[in-house]
Amino acid sequence: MAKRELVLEVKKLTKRYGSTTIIDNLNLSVRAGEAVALTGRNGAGKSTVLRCLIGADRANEGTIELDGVAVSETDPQIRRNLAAVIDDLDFFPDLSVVEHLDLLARAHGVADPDEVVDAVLHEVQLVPQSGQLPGTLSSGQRRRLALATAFVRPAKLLVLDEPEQRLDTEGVEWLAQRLRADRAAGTAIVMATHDEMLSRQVATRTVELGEPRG
Ligand SMILES: Nc1ncnc2c1ncn2[C@@H]1O[C@H](COP(=O)(O)OP(=O)(O)OP(=O)(O)O)[C@@H](O)[C@H]1O
Repeated sequence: MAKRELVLEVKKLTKRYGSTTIIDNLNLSVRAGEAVALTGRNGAGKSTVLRCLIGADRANEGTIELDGVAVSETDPQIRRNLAAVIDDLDFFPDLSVVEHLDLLARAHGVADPDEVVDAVLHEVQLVPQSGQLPGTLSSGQRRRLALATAFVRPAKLLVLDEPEQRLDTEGVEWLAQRLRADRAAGTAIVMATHDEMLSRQVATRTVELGEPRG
């Protein structure tokens, strides 16, 4: 069988803070339909890698390409292909739950935004909260909204930082199912996680990051 399309290619990624080397020469290739779980202790550098992958942080050395294009936060092609959930603080305070999702679906050219938004709202179980502002959501509901922003639009690569955070047990089970379905549909996934069940159920590969040196 032909190999699936290469979505993400990281070559010799090195990241230092001062004299401490957090990431040393990391190589990572992720094809369509593959999911990589980044694991390792607190401070091992998982979020640092993810921030570099989405262009929010700059590596000291190495290259990162998404679909053959160097990653940059401002490149429209990169933003079209990449959906990321790094934290759940990035909401407009005066837009409701449904307005956030609607805006994103339309901005990304989803053909039937009303239908897609409705389906995602049901999936993340935020239908009763759809008219609420982000500031009035519980912390788990805010996490669900953050995840919904990534699921309401198409993406070749999903980058998730500890997506299981603050979800209840049933929420983590739903998340595993959803990510498996996205993977089966050809999405490439890179996620940092401390949840063994989630990596076991979703990841096709695990990359354990080691101790920072310096
Ligand atoms: N802006 C910064 N300046 C200096 N050091 C930093 C900076 N950002 C991160 N670090 C350090 O880099 C290391 C890696 O941090 P990172 O957040 O990537 O770890 P992590 O593996 O995601 O950890 P956790 O499991 O706790 O989320 C830590 O020691 C952290 O203190």
